[in-house]
Amino acid sequence: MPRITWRHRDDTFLDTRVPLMVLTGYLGAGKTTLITNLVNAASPLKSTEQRRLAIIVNELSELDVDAVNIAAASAHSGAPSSDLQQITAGCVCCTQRGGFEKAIRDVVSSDDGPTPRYIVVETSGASDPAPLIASLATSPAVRSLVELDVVVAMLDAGAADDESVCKSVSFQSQLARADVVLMSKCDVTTEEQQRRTRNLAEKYAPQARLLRCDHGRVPLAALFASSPQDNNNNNDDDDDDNDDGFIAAPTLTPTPMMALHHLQQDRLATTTFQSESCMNLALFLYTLRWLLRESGMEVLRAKGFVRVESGIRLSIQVVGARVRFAKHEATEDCTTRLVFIGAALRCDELVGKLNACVDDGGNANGMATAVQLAHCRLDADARFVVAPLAGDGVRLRLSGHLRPLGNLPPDVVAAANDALAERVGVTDGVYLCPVDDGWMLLIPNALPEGVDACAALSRVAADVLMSMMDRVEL
Ligand SMILES: Nc1nc2c(ncn2[C@@H]2O[C@H](COP(=O)(O)OP(=O)(O)OP(=O)(O)O)[C@@H](O)[C@H]2O)c(=O)[nH]1
Repeated sequence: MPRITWRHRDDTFLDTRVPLMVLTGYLGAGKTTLITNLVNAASPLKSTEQRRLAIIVNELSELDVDAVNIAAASAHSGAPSSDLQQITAGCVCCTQRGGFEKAIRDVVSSDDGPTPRYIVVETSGASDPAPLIASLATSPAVRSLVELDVVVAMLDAGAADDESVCKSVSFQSQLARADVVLMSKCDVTTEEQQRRTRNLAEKYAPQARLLRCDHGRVPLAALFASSPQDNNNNNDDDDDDNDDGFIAAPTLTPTPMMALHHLQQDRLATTTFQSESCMNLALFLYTLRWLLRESGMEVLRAKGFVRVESGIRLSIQVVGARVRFAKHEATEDCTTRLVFIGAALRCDELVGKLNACVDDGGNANGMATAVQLAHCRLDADARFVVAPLAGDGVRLRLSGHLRPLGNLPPDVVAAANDALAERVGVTDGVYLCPVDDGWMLLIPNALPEGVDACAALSRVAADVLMSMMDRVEL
């Protein structure tokens, strides 16, 4: 590769520049997951007077979901808040270069503590990192403060299966510039998928070391060209050292690819959704399924948080067709914040559908209204099979994509029934029962006045879905 240049190491010269890792990798490959692990790995040494690790996160959209997750890890590790800089609403390689220089200055010369010993820059998944890498050498302001240590590219082990990802200019450039490629998600891919993705890495990143990375866990020594413990870059064991006391550093020669705007090349767009209100989880799941399977929009990545009930916030990660929910520990900010990145996005339509998922908290008085609402809000979207039960109120069966939840373990059923009984204020009768192709929720007729049966259904459905989160497949 023509990207290696040589820099003489003079041991008598104390280089005060901070070593910096460019962490690249396609949308959803696992960059933020790696960083949260790095932050935690760095935390035991936080007690020394030296700050160790600073993170600069670049996000394409104006909502920085990654920063929220990393900030949570930083707070956990006791890192000062200035250790985390966010550059949102643009990509550092195109529209946000000024933002990058400022972030570097802020991180290196923060009043909040000593200079960090190492900086990690997470580029947005849609970025071509080449211009950023170039600016590390060509921008005098940046060059005087930091020194590129290593370029790490995360690679989803299932990437080879996704034609649009493989064709992406950014994806190819990310690999082409990597010193280390970390293959993530080996736990959820077959050996055959991994073999094909390894071939891809060998094709686009023949220069790089390929390592497996399990949920962001990787031997740190394999990752850093210079150790964050050693600010002098005295890494004598580095494989790239040659006999003359020279160390390898990436060449920063611009390539023709840099001149092109990669986002346009990849036809990527981004849109966001924010709401202070709770979302109806069932409706949200339905909308998500529509978005991923039926809408014709090519969503490559979605991430963020969904507030489903006061105090309950789910984090959601969508990478291609893979959807993952997790309970997000309550933070002060409990809003729904979602970012969607993809091609052929019809943003207004998507936002309209998401707005329709906002739980209006309507309170039904009496079963007639409850049944009516149940029909309107649940049956209409075909997720529930609604059957009126003489004397028993309404019977609902989950259908379609929620059917896999039919096999509910007995403890989930029991907990859901307890929760429903508590919510509707009635303690006898069976409220939730699994059936062969779904499950039913029964609302008894004799509800105390003012109980919103629909809200109760929705809440219990949320409880059940949360218990079964790892099994939700859209
Ligand atoms: N099963 C599995 N999931 C992983 C692994 N690494 C990351 N993930 C999950 O993949 C999803 C995306 O991970 P992120 O770390 O947010 O990916 P990212 O590269 O920062 O994504 P962008 O910011 O969109 O570019 C999350 O749900 C992670 O928990 C892994 O090794 N195995």
